Amino acid sequence: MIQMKNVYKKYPNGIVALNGLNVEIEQGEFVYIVGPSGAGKSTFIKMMYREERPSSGQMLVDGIDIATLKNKKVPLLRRQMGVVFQDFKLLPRLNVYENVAFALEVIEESPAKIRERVLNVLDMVGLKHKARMFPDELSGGEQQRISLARSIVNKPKVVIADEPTGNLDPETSWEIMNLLEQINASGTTILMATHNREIVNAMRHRVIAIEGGLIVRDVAGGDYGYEG
Ligand SMILES: Nc1ncnc2c1ncn2[C@@H]1O[C@H](COP(=O)(O)OP(=O)(O)OP(=O)(O)O)[C@@H](O)[C@H]1O
Repeated sequence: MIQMKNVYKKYPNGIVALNGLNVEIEQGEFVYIVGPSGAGKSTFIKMMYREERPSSGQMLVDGIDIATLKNKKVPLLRRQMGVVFQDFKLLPRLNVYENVAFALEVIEESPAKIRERVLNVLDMVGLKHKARMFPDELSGGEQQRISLARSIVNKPKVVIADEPTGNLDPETSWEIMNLLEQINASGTTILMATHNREIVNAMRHRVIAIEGGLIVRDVAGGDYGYEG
């Protein structure tokens, strides 16, 4: 599903964020990306959805070549993935229902089908009853659940999450993790950058550790591996 060969990323300011990454991730895997601040985790994640491009090397996401992908084809790539951020990034002027429906890029579906799909994912995250509320009327955990609903409404093959629990208290973080597990159980690949040691150590999955732009550890069912 994801293949990286000697992926190198140098930002215009000269900083080398990734220094020759080699990795393969299969469909259906759950992968944590860990590492100290500035290691290159976000850069790695951003390249998945072509927010950034590799400076050199080869990178395929579901057969799509990220380095050579034309800008006009980027929406096509993003339609195949759900992206979740630390700060939720919901649209403040749209209500919960509209935030999720907005992400649903279906042209051929009937309005009734679209409605069914949106209500389905809202039900899955337990917030169908808040469909008419606006993001600023919701708690952080609820906003992240909406953002998860939005990320899966298109039935993507992969969900990419950059510190999805970074702004949440421990209890709410576990709720979000349980939802991610549920999404993964249905066959969706999950890629999650995190600093959350408790979660990584408790919900065991493949751990890829990045330091100084290099993969320094890649273990199935591994632990977080850092202190503090
Ligand atoms: N847009 C950018 N322009 C220039 N340098 C950048 C840019 N984004 C990141 N960097 C640099 O690239 C390196 C890797 O940053 P990145 O954000 O990928 O790290 P990270 O592991 O996600 O860190 P954190 O855990 O703090 O979020 C850092 O040295 C950072 O300063």
